[in-house]
Amino acid sequence: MDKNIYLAQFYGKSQNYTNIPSQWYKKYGVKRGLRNEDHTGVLVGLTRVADVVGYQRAEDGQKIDIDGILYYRGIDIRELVKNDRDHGYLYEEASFLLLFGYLPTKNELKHFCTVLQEGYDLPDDFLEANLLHNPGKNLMNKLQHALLTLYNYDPDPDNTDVYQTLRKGLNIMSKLPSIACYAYMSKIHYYNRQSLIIHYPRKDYSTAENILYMLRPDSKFTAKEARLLDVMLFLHADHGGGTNSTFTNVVVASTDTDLYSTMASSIGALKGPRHGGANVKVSEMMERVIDTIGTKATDSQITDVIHRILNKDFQNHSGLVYGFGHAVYTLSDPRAEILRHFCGTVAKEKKMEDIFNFYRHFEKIAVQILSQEKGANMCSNVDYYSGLAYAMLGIPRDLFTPLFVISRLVGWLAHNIENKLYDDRIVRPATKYVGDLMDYIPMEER
Ligand SMILES: CC(=O)SCCNC(=O)CCNC(=O)[C@H](O)C(C)(C)COP(=O)(O)OP(=O)(O)OC[C@H]1O[C@@H](n2cnc3c(N)ncnc32)[C@H](O)[C@@H]1OP(=O)(O)O
Ligand SMILES: O=C([O-])CC(=O)C(=O)O
Repeated sequence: MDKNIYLAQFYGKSQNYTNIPSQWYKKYGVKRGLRNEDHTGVLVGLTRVADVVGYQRAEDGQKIDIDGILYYRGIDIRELVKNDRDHGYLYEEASFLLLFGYLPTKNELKHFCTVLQEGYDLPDDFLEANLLHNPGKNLMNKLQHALLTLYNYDPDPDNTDVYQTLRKGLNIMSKLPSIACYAYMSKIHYYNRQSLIIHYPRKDYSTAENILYMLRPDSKFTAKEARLLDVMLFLHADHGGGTNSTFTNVVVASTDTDLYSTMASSIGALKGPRHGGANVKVSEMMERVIDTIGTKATDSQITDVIHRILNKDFQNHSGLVYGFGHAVYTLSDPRAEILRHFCGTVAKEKKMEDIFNFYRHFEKIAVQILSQEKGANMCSNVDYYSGLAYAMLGIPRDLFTPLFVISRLVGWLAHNIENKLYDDRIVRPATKYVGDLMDYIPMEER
């Protein structure tokens, strides 16, 4: 008999012993998902790295929804993008700001970029031994694997001293773009039988320029393309201490484990489709929607397809309209606003206006329907337009979430360091035992 049948039987029977009725969570005052009754997050820390604002409190404590604002070290990200004078290192500048708490001078930024650029080279046999000989079918898992392997190349890998954490973290940030690009090349070479192309990163290039340089067979890109990718990396760099992958980082690091294990845990969290992995899901969902109703679809066709998604009758049956909703933002996610603007500008050049206009149309209707159906303001989030922006840059879907990792690594690092410096307690909340006490029954009497 198939052994799985036994397993299914044990599993079925277990429901009599393991069930926890949903009303008990309320009864015992459990904050599910670390959320308060009004869905806002439970306070679990203090930070000066970033602030994510989606609502205000009235004098009587009532939650008032507002347009979203994201601050990096107290500076509105819109100000940072607006004042970026096309120097091409916005992501590096924001990384400096997030890590050190102040805006770098020209000279400081130059030295900081030199530190990153000096770390671009991978250890001698790393590419051959770990990436080419060992292709991975999911690049997020491959990034975790590669990071855990970098541990072996560090002469003092378990040192979690704050300054060493900073140095190791910057070294990982330097190397991750080439690791991700090569992992992709290795994957398509092995699984898709495509030619293997390896371009070594250039030390005079920014993170964004190098990614385009390494990914494109002819290594060519325009300044406008590099700027768009630089902005993308900038927009994903941090999102406060409450976001799942950053909280994961802090939880894991609080055990004093090594930085490689900690970062690998955050990558695992970010991969999830309710979190960073949503950028892939949006792209798949929108492709399927466009295949089904076309870019010239009417309001009622879009409304119909959104209801099908909500009713789990379309695509992956999760019931989620990916790219919408957020734990903090209500009326708008400022990153989505910025990305919409950039996508609109680039769409014409890339002859993708039809698709961009469809995204706009779908977005307006999805926001209306979701807000009505769920009884709360819901907006498009950063993941809604990010895949479209990457597609405009010719970046493959496999790399959408890895690019999020490349960017967010600095946020994880900044919070990791902040927590080591000022909080430094093992994270250890409590759960209440709600099962019965049982007598042990000897085997022959069961
Ligand atoms: C970088 C990032 O991580 S951005 C987020 C990327 N994730 C996505 O785009 C996935 C789709 N969105 C979601 O799953 C959610 O909106 C999240 C995970 C982002 C936020 O979740 P929460 O804050 O827990 O949502 P919240 O509790 O306010 O949701 C209220 C209700 O709306 C539903 N809901 C929320 N978002 C969506 C959505 N996009 N589609 C359908 N239903 C949704 C929830 O399932 C919940 O339904 P219920 O009351 O029937 O259980
Ligand atoms: O804040 C969140 O919960 C998710 C998010 O947008 C991010 O991590 O960028």
